[in-house]
Amino acid sequence: MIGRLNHVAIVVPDLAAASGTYRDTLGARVSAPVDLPAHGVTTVFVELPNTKIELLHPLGADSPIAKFLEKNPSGGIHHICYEVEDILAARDRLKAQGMRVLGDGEPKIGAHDRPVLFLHPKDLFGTLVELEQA
Ligand SMILES: CC[C@@H](C(=O)O)C(=O)SCCNC(=O)CCNC(=O)[C@H](O)C(C)(C)COP(=O)(O)OP(=O)(O)OC[C@H]1O[C@@H](n2cnc3c(N)ncnc32)[C@H](O)[C@@H]1OP(=O)(O)O
Ligand SMILES: [Co+2]
Repeated sequence: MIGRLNHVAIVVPDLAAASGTYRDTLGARVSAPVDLPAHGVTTVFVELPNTKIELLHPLGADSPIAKFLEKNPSGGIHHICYEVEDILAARDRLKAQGMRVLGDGEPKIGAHDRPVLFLHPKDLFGTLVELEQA
């Protein structure tokens, strides 16, 4: 059911500094920052030949990544994102197998203007997983 690895997300304490490190030190192609208030994050995407790195920083008072950054003040890997062909079919299949879909269970439009959902890290070996409809 899951397809390509769409991105690996890293929460960072300073988005400008992290963007600079990926661009200037690691020599990667780095996007401009984009605020996504519906998700409570600001994102920067690092384009790699085979996947992407999503640099994340909290946006607003209720950011879902605020606690993670408090616990990991230097930053850390936050989630991985797999592509699926049909996100509602994937959600229903996973829920039927007992997996917890986060939020209200309805997909939101993600950073690539496609529907996304999150699965509880305790159900996937300590890793928060995002599904994005391809
Ligand atoms: C830009 C849009 C989109 C895209 O298109 O790419 C994005 O990527 S948005 C990214 C941000 N959005 C989200 O993360 C939404 C889903 N997340 C959540 O609903 C919550 O963050 C959470 C996963 C339910 C965690 O809630 P929180 O309140 O922060 O923490 P808890 O203390 O309740 O955590 C419970 C338990 O889970 C462990 N945990 C928390 N976060 C992670 C994580 N990222 N990876 C692994 N484990 C995680 C946490 O440590 C707790 O464990 P215990 O201490 O053992 O209880
Ligand atoms: Co993501």
